[in-house]
Formats: sequence, C-alpha cells, structure tokens
Amino acid sequence: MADDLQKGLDEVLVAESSLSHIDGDAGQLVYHGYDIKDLAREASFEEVLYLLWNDELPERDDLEAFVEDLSAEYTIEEGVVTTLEDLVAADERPMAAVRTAVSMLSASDDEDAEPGDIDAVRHQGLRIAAKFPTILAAYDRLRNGEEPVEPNEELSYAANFLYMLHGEEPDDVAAETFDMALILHADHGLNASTFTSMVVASTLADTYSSVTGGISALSGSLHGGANQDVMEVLLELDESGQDPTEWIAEQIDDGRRIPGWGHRVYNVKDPRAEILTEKSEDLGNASGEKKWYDYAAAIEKYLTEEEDFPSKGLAPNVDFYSGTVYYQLGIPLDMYTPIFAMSRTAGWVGHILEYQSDNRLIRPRARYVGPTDEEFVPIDER
Ligand SMILES: CC(=O)SCCNC(=O)CCNC(=O)[C@H](O)C(C)(C)COP(=O)(O)OP(=O)(O)OC[C@H]1O[C@@H](n2cnc3c(N)ncnc32)[C@H](O)[C@@H]1OP(=O)(O)O
Ligand SMILES: O=C([O-])CC(=O)C(=O)O
Repeated sequence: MADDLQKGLDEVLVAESSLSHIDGDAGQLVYHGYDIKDLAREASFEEVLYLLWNDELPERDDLEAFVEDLSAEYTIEEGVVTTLEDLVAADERPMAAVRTAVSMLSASDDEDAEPGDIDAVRHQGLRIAAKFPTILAAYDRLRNGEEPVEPNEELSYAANFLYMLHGEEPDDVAAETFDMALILHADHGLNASTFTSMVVASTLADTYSSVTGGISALSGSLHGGANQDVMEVLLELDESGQDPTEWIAEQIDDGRRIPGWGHRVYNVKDPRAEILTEKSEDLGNASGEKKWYDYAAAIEKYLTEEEDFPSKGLAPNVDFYSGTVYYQLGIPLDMYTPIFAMSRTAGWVGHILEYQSDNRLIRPRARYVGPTDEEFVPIDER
C-alpha cells in the first residue's frame, strides 16, 4: 500500500472518464472530444446535456425526443413550492434553497429504483435537470413577493429559465449568452463537486442524494461560490471610487486571495474565461455600460503584468468573468452559484452514469497520527 500522502488528492487517478479532458498548460477543454470553443459557439445546452449523458452528439430526432422528455418534467409539485415559501420566510440563500428542494424531489418520484440501476440514474437525473431552473426561478420570484411563472416548453432550456426568472421572454442575445454560459459550466473532470457526487453514488445511493452532495460541495468559495465573490469584489471596487489598478494593488498588499483566480488544473487562462471575457465586453459595448468588463480587464492586466501571478500559474478561471456576464443579464448575485449548479448537474449525472456502470465503492484512507496506547478511564473518574 502506497504511503505517500496526497493531501487534496492532486494528480491522484481514481477513475477513467471519457466526459471531459483538460489540458491545463495549453488552456484547452474538450467534452467527449469536442472543443469547448466549438460547443459554446455552435451547440445548444440541450445538445451538450445529451452528449454528456450519451457519449455522442444527438441527431435531430434524438434531440427532439430528448427535449420532449426533459420539458415534460419542467413543472414542480405544489409541495416543493410550499417548501420554497418556508425557505423564503427563513431568509435562506438560493444555493441552500435549491439544495433542499433538489433533495426533496425524491418524494414525488413514484418510480421504484433498485440500487445501481443505470436507468434509474438517467430517470432521476432527467427530473433534477428539468426541475432545477423551475425551482431556482420560483425561489427568486417568491422572495420578491411574486408568483412563480409556469415553465414554457416552447422555449430553449436557457430561455425558459430567464423567462421564468424575469416574467418575460428574453431577447436573443440574452438567451444565447445564457445558453453559452450553461455549456461552459457543464463539466470539468473530477472537480470537487463532481467527485463528491461520485463518492455518494459509489455507495449506490440514489441520484437525488448524489446531486444534493454535488450542490453542497459546489457552494464553497474555493469552488463554485467564487463567481458571486468576484462580482462582490467588483462592486466593492466600484464603491471605493478608486482606480482599479491602485485598488487591486492594495488588495494584494493586504494578502487577499483574489476570487476567480487560480485553478488546480490550469496554469494559464481558463479557455472558458477567454470566451466569457469576450462576452462580457460584447454585452458592455451593446448596453453602453462597460465598467464591469473594464474593471475585470484592468485587474487581469495588473495581476498578469505587474504581479508574479503568471509565474505561480495563477490566471483567471471560469468564475472571473461569468459574474460580469450574469450581472449584465440582470441576474441577482446570489443566483450565480445556483446557476452554476444548474449547469453542472449535467456533468454530475454524466459522471454518475459513467462510474456506476462499472461501480466500485470509493473509500480512501488517512494516515493515523493519533495516540495508540491511552488507558481508558471511566467518565466519573476523569
Ligand atoms: C469553478 C472553480 O471551482 S474554479 C476555482 C474557483 N475558486 C476561486 O476562484 C477561489 C480563488 N482561488 C483559489 O483559492 C485557488 O486558486 C484554488 C482553490 C482554486 C486552487 O487552489 P490550489 O491548487 O489548492 O492552490 P493553493 O491554494 O495551494 O495555492 C497555491 C499558491 O497560490 C496562491 N493562490 C492561489 N489562488 C490564489 C488567488 N486566487 N489569489 C492569490 N493567491 C492565490 C496561494 O496563496 C498559494 O501561494 P503560496 O504557495 O505562496 O502559499
Ligand atoms: O475543475 C475544477 O477544479 C473546478 C471546476 O469545477 C471548474 O473549473 O469548472
């Protein structure tokens, strides 16, 4: 048994996967062989969802049948809405609210499932992916004192979410931008939340449990929570009224960790951040309000040219520009990480399907460093 300690599991191989490949030095990401740049520009999120769950891109009739099955599950049960109302009353964060609501989707699933049944993973995964946008949009409306908007099956997955959130159909730019953001966040190897889902699934727990685990892991600021943190930083900079370069230099002097920078796998700028940089600038140009893009770009320039970030392999990750894109689409800050979860459900379920089809319980070990020969003293004599 190897005794090398691999804290954080860097470089430890625990599975084989054909879902996504990352070249961290070249800054390249592919989903099942297709470059993320091509998928972002040419495909829809529904096609990517199909790809990650079926290992191939759909033909048109496959896609139509898949979208029909997906949209048939868009509606959420009254009990879920009641729970969301209770969570609004408790002032719960949207990320915690979706975690709770996704967990309770098992209650309304009447299909019996044997542990390890791949068809059950597919069925449960489809229900979760379909209902996720409905839950999230309903939560935002309820907390604003508005009635949830019924899903519109005629719209794309991305457009339907924006429609349910804002109560009106998005324009093409908003729908296409959001669709692209969903594609970019759909999968990324064995990141912490995907691995969490796989660990839960490897016990043959159901997919509701596995995805709930994934949402929990994604919520933290070292992982998916960073997209909200980035926008908070940009708002803080705006509030300060300072020049972005001076402001970021002060933050570095104070030893602050910059959200949206650094990645366990990339040593160069994340290819998804490259695409989101362009999108953020395009949205700014189109609206005439470019300051959010400008702030982020000024920080990137400073950290790249004036600090030793590049030599440490620190560059913008996917979260650095996504916040400015969502902000310009009028999405509330605390919805950014749940939106990431909505998209990453595709990857979580894809990895569960792949892993459970040749399952082995995931169970690493810790090196024991505690005492070994303590004498037990009964509680009343301690
Ligand atoms: C979707 C995603 O999950 S992408 C990642 C989202 N998370 C963030 O953006 C949060 C900010 N980034 C980070 O905290 C880290 O870069 C992580 C967690 C993403 C990756 O961390 P690790 O690979 O474990 O690197 P680790 O935390 O060991 O940092 C290595 C060195 O880089 C520094 N560093 C890493 N990230 C940053 C950052 N964002 N700002 C400043 N310094 C950083 C660390 O201080 C450390 O420096 P040292 O060696 O001088 O002590
Ligand atoms: O891969 C990782 O460690 C983090 C992640 O989920 C991503 O970048 O999308």
